[in-house]
Amino acid sequence: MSANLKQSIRDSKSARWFVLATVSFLMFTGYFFTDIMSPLQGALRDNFGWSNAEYGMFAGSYSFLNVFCLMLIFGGIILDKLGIRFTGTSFIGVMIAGAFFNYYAMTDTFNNGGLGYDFLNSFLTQYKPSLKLAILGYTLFGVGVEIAGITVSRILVKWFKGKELALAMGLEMATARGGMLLAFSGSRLMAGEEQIVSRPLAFGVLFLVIGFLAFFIHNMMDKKMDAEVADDTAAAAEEDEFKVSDIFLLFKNPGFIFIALLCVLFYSAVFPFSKFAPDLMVQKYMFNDNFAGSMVGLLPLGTIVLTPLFGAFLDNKGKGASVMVLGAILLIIVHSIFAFGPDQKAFAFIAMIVLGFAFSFVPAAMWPSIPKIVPESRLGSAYAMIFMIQNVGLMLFPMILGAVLDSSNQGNTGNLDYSNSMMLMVGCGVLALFFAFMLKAVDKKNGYGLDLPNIQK
Ligand SMILES: C[C@H](N)C(=O)N[C@@H](CCCCN)C(=O)O
Repeated sequence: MSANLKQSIRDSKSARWFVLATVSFLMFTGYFFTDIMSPLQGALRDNFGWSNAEYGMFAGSYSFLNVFCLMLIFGGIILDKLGIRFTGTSFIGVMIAGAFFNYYAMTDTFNNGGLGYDFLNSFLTQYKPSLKLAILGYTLFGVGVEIAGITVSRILVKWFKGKELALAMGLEMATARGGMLLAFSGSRLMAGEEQIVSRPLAFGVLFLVIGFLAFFIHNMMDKKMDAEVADDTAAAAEEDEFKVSDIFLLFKNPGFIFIALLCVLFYSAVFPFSKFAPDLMVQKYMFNDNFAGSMVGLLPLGTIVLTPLFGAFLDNKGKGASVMVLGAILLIIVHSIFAFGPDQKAFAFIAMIVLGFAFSFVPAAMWPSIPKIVPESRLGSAYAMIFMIQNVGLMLFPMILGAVLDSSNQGNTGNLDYSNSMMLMVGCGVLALFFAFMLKAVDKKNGYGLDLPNIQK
């Protein structure tokens, strides 16, 4: 009997929205921790002696294990084989353990010779022990939060398929962006006058633990639903199962190739950029250190409202492929302003707001487009693969941005010049635009219907 016919807890609106609230809160805490260090780049330079290249290496370490150890592929397989509750619980555990190491790396206890300091000081001595332990922590955190994100997408499909799926995804992304906003605007305040980096990280770990508790509540609801619709979920799980052979089929699909390339380029010009953006605001636009993070907070702020709105628009009116082209054009304009524009504060305001539009348009159009390009039986593999490709950019670009920043400011004792680093971001935008056009062309040829409404009347 189909899930649509059989009455289950998922047919209760309040139960569905309650589940959405629990997993969205979890992602809120995950995104909060992801960006907690971003407004503290200056404090890391001043108090811990990290160079910009080292900061970039730390930011890129989020994706080290995801890329080199294919963790997202394994995560996809574990999710299929062992289920939502096991995968979510285990990888949230990994996320919290990683976050704790990251926190401990920045404490006085560790840096004054605490547990593990001497060991980490005994090899690769050109790098500080704080950097090495923070990298270890952040890379574990990156595995946990990415697999938690894939698990949450699967949870939303399980509860909302055939119902308000795009809206639910939009609201989940919007809530997660709330975590980013809190990190950008609150991190320096939490660090206090003395800029104690470990303080906001301690808040971050605490939030993650509360997020974990929210996930336990979800687990109880999930268990109830599984008990009610055991037959249906077994069938659905088989349908969605991750198969390694599917990966080869995905790479024969031009639509998938272009959307994956667009995804890695678009997100590389947003997330790695946001790691450096607070410092850019200080160095180029002379914003006060505390306000610089709030400036970057404009980026998630706009998306909180706009992502679900665009989601609803695309559900009803379509134009997903065109919106992705528009998003890439906005990316080029914004990063050109940062690279070549005047250093007046008004330009920074306008550019951040416009970037917020692009950051709302593209995710709202991109994620619900994937089921139009890839058959449902290969969706699990497609999401894991696209996250994996995206992580290559999330790993490389912070490292490149930091290295370019250091190399283009050698001997510069004044404010850092970000022009070359921002030109790289313009390059990402140009390539993203090219692939957005290629996607539009294959859409026309293969009839994916990317410009058609998601809701078919
Ligand atoms: C960083 C993460 N891999 C990512 O891509 N996050 C997306 C949301 C994807 C999930 C959609 N249900 C984002 O835009 O934050």
